Amino acid sequence: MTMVSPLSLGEVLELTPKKFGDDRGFFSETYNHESYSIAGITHEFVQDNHSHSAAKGVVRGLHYQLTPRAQDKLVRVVRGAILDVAVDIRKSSPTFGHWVSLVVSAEKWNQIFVPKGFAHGFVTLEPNTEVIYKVTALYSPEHDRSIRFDDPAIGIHWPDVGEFQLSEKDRNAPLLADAAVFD
Ligand SMILES: Cc1cn([C@H]2C[C@H](O)[C@@H](COP(=O)(O)OP(=O)(O)O[C@H]3O[C@@H](C)C(=O)[C@@H](O)[C@H]3O)O2)c(=O)[nH]c1=O
Repeated sequence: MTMVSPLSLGEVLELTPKKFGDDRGFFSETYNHESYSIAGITHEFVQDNHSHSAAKGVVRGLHYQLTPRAQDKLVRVVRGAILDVAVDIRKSSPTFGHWVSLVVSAEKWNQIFVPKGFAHGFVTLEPNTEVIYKVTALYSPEHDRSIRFDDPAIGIHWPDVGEFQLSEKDRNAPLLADAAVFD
């Protein structure tokens, strides 16, 4: 059975699937529609993504897609480790602009569920980190948005990983105050 615990922003969840080790290696159900539904994740996932980041200190984010292509995300790491971050960007939320972070790693074999209405990003804590995640809406470049990972108004405590490496798009992302967000 997958263990589930809400993080300090309660809609964001940590899940830890059971791992069955034996002489050959291990087996693990990393998603099961029935047990995840019982845990509160009843969402229908329609796309699986896989990213590789060669270096420690690669930042991807903060990303989200706008309605009607907003995505819930179920994120895990199969090699290496990340500090994963979710920021509440729902204007009407009492926790608008608040963030939560969690180390997600191949070693911990944990997952983070980031619902719609949150911007998502991570920094790699090890070289050659591979992140796999399921999403509930298809990629749509027209709805795809980015917010500055180091927006002082959000104030995320990024770890000391040396120099951050970002895409051009993420370097030029707007601040939260200038971004289109959720109602
Ligand atoms: C996200 C995405 C990108 N792409 C393409 C567009 C582009 O040419 C290339 C790289 O895209 P990006 O630079 O946006 O990739 P990346 O910076 O890894 O974007 C991802 O970051 C994490 C934090 C998330 O939460 C994801 O939802 C996604 O936004 O891949 C797709 O074809 N499908 C997709 O679903």
